[in-house]
Amino acid sequence: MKKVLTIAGSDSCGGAGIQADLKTFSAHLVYGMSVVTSVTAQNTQGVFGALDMPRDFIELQIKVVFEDIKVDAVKIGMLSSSEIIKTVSQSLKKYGAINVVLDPVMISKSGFKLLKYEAIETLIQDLIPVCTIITPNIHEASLLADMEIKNINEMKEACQRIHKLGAKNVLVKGGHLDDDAIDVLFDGKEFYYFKGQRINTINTHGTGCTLSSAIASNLALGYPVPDAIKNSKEYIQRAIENSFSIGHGVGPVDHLYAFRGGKQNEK
Ligand SMILES: Nc1ncnc2c1ncn2[C@@H]1O[C@H](COP(=O)(O)OP(=O)(O)OP(=O)(O)O)[C@@H](O)[C@H]1O
Ligand SMILES: Cc1ncc(CO)c(N)n1
Repeated sequence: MKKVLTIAGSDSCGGAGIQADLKTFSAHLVYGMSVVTSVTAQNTQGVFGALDMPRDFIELQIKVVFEDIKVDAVKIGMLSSSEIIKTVSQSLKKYGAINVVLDPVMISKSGFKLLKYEAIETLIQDLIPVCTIITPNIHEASLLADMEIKNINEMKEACQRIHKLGAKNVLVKGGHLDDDAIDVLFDGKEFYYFKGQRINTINTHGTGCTLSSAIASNLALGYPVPDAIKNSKEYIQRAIENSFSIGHGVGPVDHLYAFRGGKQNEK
């Protein structure tokens, strides 16, 4: 069985972060492992606090996993500070991690800062070069590329700029634009377009975490980058189609029915 590691924050309500990642791995029939970087107190209405793990303990978690187990892919999510980013990038280099998917999580849907702004430069310098693919949303891409993004042409321009920063593959996600949910991939040579059908729901908690974990799963399973994204885009589409309400705010996407294409009967 392929083994996939997430290095990310915990979401207490289970819709995003480590919890979404592990659910996505299971749905893809790969074995999920986790290194916790931060514990958030979070529900469908927002993020109410975050407590970072000490950096030497993050380092220890990564070390014991890599020293014992062959890791087929890594998904990186919330890393809140420059120190944590450096710890993770040094460890990934040390253990020769392959198929590394970086979701450069910066702000939660509810507006809570999950990354300190001054750490963006460290993310660019230290982490981007270690990764196979980076998957920014529109807001994250505009900070990394230092430009406004309002349409597909500007998404393409941002892909090129982020590629110049040293990212091998760049997927700018269009979930936050108004029209069809199109994501654009640039691999340094060609652009690829992944079109989704926009679903009119508020229950989109964890879409970014889910997509990046699906990409990591597909890379572990041996799919080349464009195919891994195509499969993952189909997965997130079904996961949003089957998303549901669990509390008073933004509900999670579905992982139980999405992979096999079924429908959820009881919400
Ligand atoms: N309403 C929607 N309908 C269909 N697809 C969507 C919708 N919202 C987002 N997506 C898709 O979900 C994936 C994740 O994109 P999104 O832009 O929401 O990520 P994100 O902002 O990083 O997520 P998060 O807020 O969880 O960090 C992309 O493939 C995007 O196109
Ligand atoms: C822990 C965590 N990681 C990522 C996200 C995505 O925004 C979130 N809400 N919480």
